[in-house]
Amino acid sequence: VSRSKGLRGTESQREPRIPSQFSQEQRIAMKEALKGAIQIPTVSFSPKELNTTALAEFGEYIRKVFPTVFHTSFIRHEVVGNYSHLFTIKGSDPSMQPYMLLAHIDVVPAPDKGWDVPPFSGLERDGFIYGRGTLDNKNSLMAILQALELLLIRNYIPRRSFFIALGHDEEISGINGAQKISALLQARGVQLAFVVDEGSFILDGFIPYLKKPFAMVSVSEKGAINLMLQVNTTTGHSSAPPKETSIGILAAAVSRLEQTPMPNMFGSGPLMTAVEQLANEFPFPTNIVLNNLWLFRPLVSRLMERNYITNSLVRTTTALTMFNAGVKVNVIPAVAEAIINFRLHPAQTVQEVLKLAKDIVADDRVQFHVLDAFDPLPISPSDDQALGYQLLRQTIHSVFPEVNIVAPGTCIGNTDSRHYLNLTTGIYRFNPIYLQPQDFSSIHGINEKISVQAYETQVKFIFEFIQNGDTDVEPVPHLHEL
Ligand SMILES: CCCCCCCCCCCCCCCCCC(=O)N[C@@H](Cc1ccccc1)C(=O)O
Ligand SMILES: [Zn+2]
Ligand SMILES: [Zn+2]
Repeated sequence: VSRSKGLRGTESQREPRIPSQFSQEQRIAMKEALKGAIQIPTVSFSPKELNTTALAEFGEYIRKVFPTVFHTSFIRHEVVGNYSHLFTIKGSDPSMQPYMLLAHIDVVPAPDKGWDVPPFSGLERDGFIYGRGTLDNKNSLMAILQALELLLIRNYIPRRSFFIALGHDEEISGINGAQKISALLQARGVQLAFVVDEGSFILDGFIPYLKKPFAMVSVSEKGAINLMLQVNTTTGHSSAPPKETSIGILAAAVSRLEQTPMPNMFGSGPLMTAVEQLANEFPFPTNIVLNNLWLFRPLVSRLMERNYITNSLVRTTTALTMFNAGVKVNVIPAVAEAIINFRLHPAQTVQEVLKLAKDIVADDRVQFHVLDAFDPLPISPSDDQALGYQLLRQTIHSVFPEVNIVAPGTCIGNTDSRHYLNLTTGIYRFNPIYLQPQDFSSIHGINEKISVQAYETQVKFIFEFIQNGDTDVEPVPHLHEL
């Protein structure tokens, strides 16, 4: 097992550590606080349709549940963009560069259909709290504030300053929440040592033959393009149709895109580092194959394509998400439109993917309109000197001693953290929670839930992480434990 102990603390200068043990009463209060948060339907339906009543109520709720956070002299609280929240926790040592913890308040819609319990009930069943937001992302939000509240009531004073930013519109791009908070901090001249956001987990059962879970800390995230394809033809009576209609031309174009995957880019980026680190965790002969990628790269790259999640890691994905045409059963429609959502592999750019898409469509009658697009995020450092990565690693090993591997990865979705590029080069996406493939399907799906024990562990993780952030750090050599 390779375990880099990238950080070393200077014990003499530290305050005594506060143990992450919570009373029975505190444990009940923390789970009830999460249930209350789930019950507030802070749904982002679309960029123009947010539940602003619920967002305002949520602001009142956190004031009520975390009174010490709101009444501590060294914590400044500000509301940004009407519903987002920024907390500045001033540490005692101004020479230490601050960091930032992120989470978001809003959730995606959740129609009741298919759920075992109503999605905004926050009901507890068989040790699980159910509801929209229990994994994405009220768990993080509540755990951050809960851990801070518990530290404060035990008279904790941080040495290193940090920020907590809670965006209210992550699910619809973050431009009124995270983006405004980022601009505000930039105007104040703030530079951050690192940022920690949602976007990855301790993954369990995602890779065939890999029996043990491993922690994936995402050091990059895929880019995205929302592309509208439009075909305009002449309209007319359906009794004498032309050979090709706008619908037919567009359908053929989107079908070509779906049937022609973007190139497999396996062989570059954080995924290679992860595969190298995981190789010895596989049984024979997979371990041999993964340890000899110089020879078996084509084989591994093909195997990665077989599963839709690992496939999303090796290439730019193409998802046909909207299709619209026609107004009446007997009218040839003049216009047909489709939306394609591409998620860009870190080794490709928006321009490259658009060029590939044009070549695949290869039909001048199909117009391309880019609705929005951004390149993949830069890769944050994960070496022994990378403070944010090493603090996460250290805390993962102490809170989850059974997890041997902490590996860098790429987040396949997008997060609010992309708005903080101007403040730091260290952006890490990690939720200290075990995730299995069925849990992954519940995010934005049905029966999203978190076990009470997993939530308590998340609070404990942040409680430990904040204290670890106070350590004086100096790089230490990479150690190999055999
Ligand atoms: C070595 C092999 C590892 C196997 C990897 C398995 C990966 C499974 C991890 C799943 C984690 C996915 C978490 C994604 C969080 C993304 C948050 C989100 O849903 N964002 C939305 C909204 C959005 C935000 C900002 C801009 C655009 C959209 C999204 O659509 O991405
Ligand atoms: Zn989220
Ligand atoms: Zn989400």
